[in-house]
Amino acid sequence: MIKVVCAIIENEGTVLITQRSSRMAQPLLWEFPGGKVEVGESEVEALIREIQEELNLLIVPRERLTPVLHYYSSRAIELIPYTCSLQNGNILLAEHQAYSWASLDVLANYSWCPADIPIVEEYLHLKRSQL
Ligand SMILES: Nc1nc2c([nH]c(=O)n2[C@H]2C[C@H](O)[C@@H](COP(=O)(O)OP(=O)(O)OP(=O)(O)O)O2)c(=O)[nH]1
Repeated sequence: MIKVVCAIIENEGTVLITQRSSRMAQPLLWEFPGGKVEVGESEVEALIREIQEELNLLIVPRERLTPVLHYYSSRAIELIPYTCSLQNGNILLAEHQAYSWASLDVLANYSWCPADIPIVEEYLHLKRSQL
C-alpha cells in the first residue's frame, strides 16, 4: 500500500487543483497536488514538502479528511486529503501540465483521478453544510 497525501488548498472560495502531465501515471487527469509519504516523514511533513517542490507554495495543513483506498491496476494507494491554507509563494509548476483555482460549483466537472472522486464529494458536502 502506497501512502499518498494530497492538499486541498483553499483561497477566497476556490481550491487549487492540478492536471497531471502526459508523462505521469494517470496522465492528464486532475488531482489535488501532493505525493508519496517518504520513510521517516509524517503526513503533514510530506504534504508541506511536496507542495513546495511541485508548486513553490508554502501551505499550512488544517483538517485531515477521510482517506481513500484505491486499487489501480499495478498498485494500491491510500490517498489522504488535508484541507490547507496558503501561506505564501507564487505558483511555479515543476511537474504538472496545468493548474486551476476552481470554485465549488465547478469542482465536480473536472476529469479527476478515480481515487479523488470520493474526496471531491466529501469536500463539497462539508463546504455546503457550512454555508
Ligand atoms: N499527488 C496525488 N496523487 C494522486 C492523486 N490521486 C491519485 O490517484 N494519485 C496517484 C497518482 C500516483 O500513482 C500516486 C501519487 O504519486 P506521485 O504524485 O508521487 O506520482 P508519480 O508520478 O511520482 O508516481 P510514479 O509514477 O513515480 O510512481 O497517487 C492526488 O489527488 N494527488
